[in-house]
This record gives sequence, structure tokens and C-alpha cells, in this order.
Amino acid sequence: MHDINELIDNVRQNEAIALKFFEIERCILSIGRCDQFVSTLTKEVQKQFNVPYVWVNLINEAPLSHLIETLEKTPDLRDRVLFTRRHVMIDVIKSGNKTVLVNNNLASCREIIPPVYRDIVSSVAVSPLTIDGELVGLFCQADSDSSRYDAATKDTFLLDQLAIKISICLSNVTAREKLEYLATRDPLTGLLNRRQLELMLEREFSRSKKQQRDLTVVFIDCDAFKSINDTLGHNCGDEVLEYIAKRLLKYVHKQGLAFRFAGDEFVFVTPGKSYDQALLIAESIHDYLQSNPLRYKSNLVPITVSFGGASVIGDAPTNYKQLLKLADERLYNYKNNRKRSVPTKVFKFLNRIR
Ligand SMILES: Nc1nc2c(ncn2[C@@H]2O[C@H](COP(=O)(O)OP(=O)(O)OP(=O)(O)O)[C@@H](O)[C@H]2O)c(=O)[nH]1
Repeated sequence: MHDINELIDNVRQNEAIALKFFEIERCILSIGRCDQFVSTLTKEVQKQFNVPYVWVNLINEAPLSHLIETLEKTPDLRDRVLFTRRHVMIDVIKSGNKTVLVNNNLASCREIIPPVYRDIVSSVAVSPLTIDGELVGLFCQADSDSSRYDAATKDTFLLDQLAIKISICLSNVTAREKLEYLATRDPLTGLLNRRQLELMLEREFSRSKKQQRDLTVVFIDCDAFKSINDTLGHNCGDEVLEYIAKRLLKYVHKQGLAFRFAGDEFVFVTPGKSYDQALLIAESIHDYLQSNPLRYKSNLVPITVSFGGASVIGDAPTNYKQLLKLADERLYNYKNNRKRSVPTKVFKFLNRIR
């Protein structure tokens, strides 16, 4: 009799857990963005199972590295997502694909615990997350009670089931994000592509006019880029483009958006900045590149850029296409004036190594 009651109790408990799993899955299944996915998942597990600390470790290499920028910028996720190297994850879960419970020697998994929880948690359940059989992350639940995730007394079957469900949903959401990333970014530099520039300008142009708030567009073009390609090879040309893109992102990051327009032409847009303010940014990029040549194999390749801008308030164009056209014309005037005056450092360098 006692056994039957126990059995019935077990069935009821399993049913309750299955319902909670269903509820979690229902909440995360149709989410299309990774930031919302991590936020909803961690909050829902906290709520359904009354777990005080829940977070996700994601691998900081392919196939998820493109998510780092967005997820790290989301304030709500500061303690809910960590980017971690694969070997650090393997050190914790070893080569198995099962949940690991740790409640003594937490130092062994310190790196996978968000810094704010490190001195609070006393037991952790670490479940591997996989996409197509490859380890891509860890789903972690923790408590200040050291007996909650005790390897000696607790079973991990249900935690493994939960991790399998999360892995399937993660695979869906990352596939959707990857598609969106590929459709909006330039594959070489990772900058937003020309289509995104036009969409953004179409939107921001009318807002800027309505609010009489300036909006400046600046073109940046690498000098003698074809000669760099021809002399040092296409790979070197690619590295030059990546180097410029990185610097562009660094200088424009908090003040606007950077785009690859075409070939060796880049554009940045600074909402709220005047023409003069935006040109100061362009000058900083120019000056940095001029004094920091790119190291390519045994060469130090000098890089110079030309630039030209236009602004909504200052130049009063009637639409965003005119704004772009004006900025492009100023870039070419700038470039042609420089070409006529002095041969650039780049040409001298290339002539020397030819
Ligand atoms: N390596 C590399 N080259 C590219 C890429 N896209 C376009 N190009 C090359 O970029 C070159 C652009 O040449 P131009 O527009 O004449 O530029 P430039 O030599 O800098 O000339 P100026 O702008 O007048 O100084 C072309 O030779 C293209 O083949 C790319 O993704 N990678």
C-alpha cells in the first residue's frame, strides 16, 4: 500500500514538472531574438522552479560569436548571460553531455559564474547546451543552499530533459538571428550594409527635418586601395578594410552607426551631430590610420583615407538621397584635391616594394 502511494506521489510530481517544462517551452519557443530568449528563459525557470540564480553561458566563438555585441549591450542581461571559452566549459562538464552538480570546490567552476553571484552561491547545476550535437553553451541554476544541487543525493534526469528542450529552442532562435545578421551585415567587416544605411536614412531624415535636429552623413574612402590590392594581394586588401572598419566602429560607436557602403567606401551617420562635429570624428579616424600603419606579414602598410560629409540642417537637402549624393561629391572633391597636390605616403610605400 505504501509503495502504491509513493508511486502515485511520484507520478503526480512528474506531471507537475512536465507542466512546468511545457510552460517554459511555450514561453520561449516562438521568440525570434536571442536577448529576449535568454531573458524570458532565465526568468521563467526562476519562477517555475523557484531557483534564485539562473544564467546562460554562451560560447564566445563561432557559431554564436555574432551575438556578443547585442547581448553584452542589453542591461537586463548583465547577470544572466556570460560569454565563455569552450575549454572553460569543458573543464566543468568534462567530455560528457550530462548535467553536472557542484556543491563543493566551487572554485573549479568560478569562471562560469557571473561575478555578482560568485560569493553567494553554494551549489550549482550546470547543463550543457548543444546545437547539432556541438557544445555551444551551459545552462546554469544555482542556490545559496549547498544541499540543493548535491551530486551525492540528487538525480539529474529532469535537468537533462530541460537542457534538451532549451537546446532545441536555442537552435531555432540562433538560426533566425543568423539569417537576420546575414541579411543586414557586410560579411567581411561585420558592419551594417548599404541597404540598412538607406533604411535608416529614410527613417531618420524625416525625423530630423520635423524636429529640426541635425543629422550628418560622412563618406570615408581608402586612398589607393586598388594599388594595395594589386601590389600586396587581395588578402591584404581585405585586412585593410577590416582594419578601417574596426577603427570606424570604435570612433562612431556611441555617437552613431557605421556602414560599409561598397568596396573601399564606408559611411557613418551621426544623428544629432552637426557637420563640424561629425567631421571631427572623421579627422580622428584619418589621423589614427595615418599614424598607425597596418602590420601585414613583414610590411607596415600605410593607410590614408579621404572623407566628405553633408548634413540635414546645414545643407538643407530635400531627401536622403540628395544628402548622400552631396556627401559623396564632397568626398571626391577632397580626394581629387589631395591627389593633385602630393603623392600619398601609400603610393611611395607601394612603389618602394614593387
Ligand atoms: N580586397 C578587396 N578588394 C575589394 C573588395 N571590394 C572591392 N574591392 C576592390 O576595391 C578596388 C576599388 O578601387 P577604386 O575604387 O579605384 O579605389 P582606389 O584604388 O582607392 O582609388 P581612389 O579611391 O581614387 O584612391 C577595386 O579594385 C575592387 O576590386 C573587397 O571586399 N576586398
